[in-house]
Amino acid sequence: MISLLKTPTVAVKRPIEETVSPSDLSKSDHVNAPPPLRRRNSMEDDTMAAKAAHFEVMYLAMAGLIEIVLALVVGYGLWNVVPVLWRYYTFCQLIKPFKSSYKPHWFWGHLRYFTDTTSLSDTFATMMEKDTMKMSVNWIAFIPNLQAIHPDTAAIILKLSEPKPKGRGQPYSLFLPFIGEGLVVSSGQKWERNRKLLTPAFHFDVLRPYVNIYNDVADTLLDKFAKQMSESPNSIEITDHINKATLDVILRCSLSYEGNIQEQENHPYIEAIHEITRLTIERVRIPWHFLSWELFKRSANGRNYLKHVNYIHGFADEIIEKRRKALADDPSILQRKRKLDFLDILMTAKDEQGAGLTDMEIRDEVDTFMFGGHDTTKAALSWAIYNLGKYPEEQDKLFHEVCEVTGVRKNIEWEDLGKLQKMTMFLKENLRMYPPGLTTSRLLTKPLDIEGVTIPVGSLISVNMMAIHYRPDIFPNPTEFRPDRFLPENTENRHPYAFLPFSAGPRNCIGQNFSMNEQRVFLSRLLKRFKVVLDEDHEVYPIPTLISRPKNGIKVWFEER
Ligand code: HEM
Repeated sequence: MISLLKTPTVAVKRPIEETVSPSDLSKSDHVNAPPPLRRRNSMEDDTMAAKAAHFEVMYLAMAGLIEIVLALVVGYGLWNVVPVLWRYYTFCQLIKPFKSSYKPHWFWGHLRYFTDTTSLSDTFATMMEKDTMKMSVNWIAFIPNLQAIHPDTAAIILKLSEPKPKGRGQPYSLFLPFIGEGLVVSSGQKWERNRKLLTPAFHFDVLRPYVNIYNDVADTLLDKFAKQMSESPNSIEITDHINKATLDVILRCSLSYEGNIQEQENHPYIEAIHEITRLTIERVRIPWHFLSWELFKRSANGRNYLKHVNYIHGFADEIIEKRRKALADDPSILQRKRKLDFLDILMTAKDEQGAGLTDMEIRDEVDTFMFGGHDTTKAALSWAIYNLGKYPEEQDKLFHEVCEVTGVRKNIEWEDLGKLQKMTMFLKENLRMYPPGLTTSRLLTKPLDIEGVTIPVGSLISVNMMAIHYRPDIFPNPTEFRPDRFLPENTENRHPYAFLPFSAGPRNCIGQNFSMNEQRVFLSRLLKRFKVVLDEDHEVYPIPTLISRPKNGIKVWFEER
């Protein structure tokens, strides 16, 4: 290496027409003692000159080519980037009237207020004391997120039939690899047709027998709590237990799958759902993974994510295939069933043209119910148990109501649900303070006039449900837990778009009755058996992830009544 570097130094010292013989190069001391030289003839000179001229032309041609390519690249870049920057600039000018009074950080924007070290409720309560307007801009670093923070503007947006934003770097793109074009993500005619086909799956005739499933699942859950309390004097972290229970419910109701998942420590389905949720959050944290599915799926996290998604898809595919075969062998099988599950309804649903859902569409919908239905209900139930412990006087009221409605009967029945009015108010107030879904967004395909400003086509516009729930002009003293807010006399004059845990308008939650029934049964069964005592030493507050969830989980003691 050293001799190679030294060689040119020697060559420079030689006259230009001198050359080195190959045998000289092999000598080890050629650096210090230059080899004997030979004179070139005139033919060799001509060849050298021709080569030099040729190289010069080549060099000039290459340089010219590189300049042209560079000019094209820069031109193409400017052609694409300048309009984007211009649109960004004009959009920022346009939305100036909606400036939030909550000052954004120069780099992080409003993200700095949404960390896991501060309570989401406190942040919203402080923010909504200042932000009294109907629209506001929430800066996600340099990206302005225009959002409705008042029922009037929320109603305008939620009544639109605009699509969910699911392009590159847009929020709903995160769910595509898992739930595909299921109901939450799909738009236009596909969404319209499938919403119509799926609505009968949530008719009360279908929901009624599910009450037995909720009771069965509650039995297992409460026995687990009782066992754990008898084994240790420590308080119990409940969110993992509730998670398994809500997944058990949705697997039984949608696929009639009875895999005793609550009793297993590491059921692969539970692990897969847990990992998919965790890795989706990880994906959001790395901007280039969020922006590019291609990059994410090649990363270690992406490969892990795909492994779990493939498991969940395979799980549903297998059940769908078996069910298709059973139906083909005996089409009368459904008439003899006491209870239809979601899969039965999805497989037999037909539109006006007599066309049904494809196997892929059925799988997307089953996975959508699974994903949209269990984590949200888990969060709602976990906060409800927390609030039972935090407000013992409310707990007493609910206990007496459940006893009045059900007497000595252990199980909750369909007919009881409508009579549990205090329970319903309690659950609503719980969802107001801790709504699992914080926002929903739409992509404008037509300009939208809102609060005197015309928002252009292609803009993303959101409704911040939690911000609306913390408006003191609609819910006075919003950080106080007061189920009485939902007494009929207190709601009759309230704006219909003021309470939005399930969103509203055509894209509202199709599973809201399913979930409310499940919550009523679980809470009633829990209250009839146990008194809930909150572990006050365990710090708990809501933080934002895909849905809002309790930081550090929730810890309580269950005392047998
Ligand atoms: C406490 C429980 C629940 C909450 C708070 C909740 C909340 C929501 C919200 C806010 C939306 C609108 C989403 C958006 O616009 O992006 C929604 C949509 C949806 N939810 Fe729920 N949900 C719950 C339970 C369930 C359950 C149990 C199911 C199914 C069994 C379900 C299925 C769906 C579906 C399919 C959609 C999409 C509807 C459409 O766009 O047509 N949800 N939910």
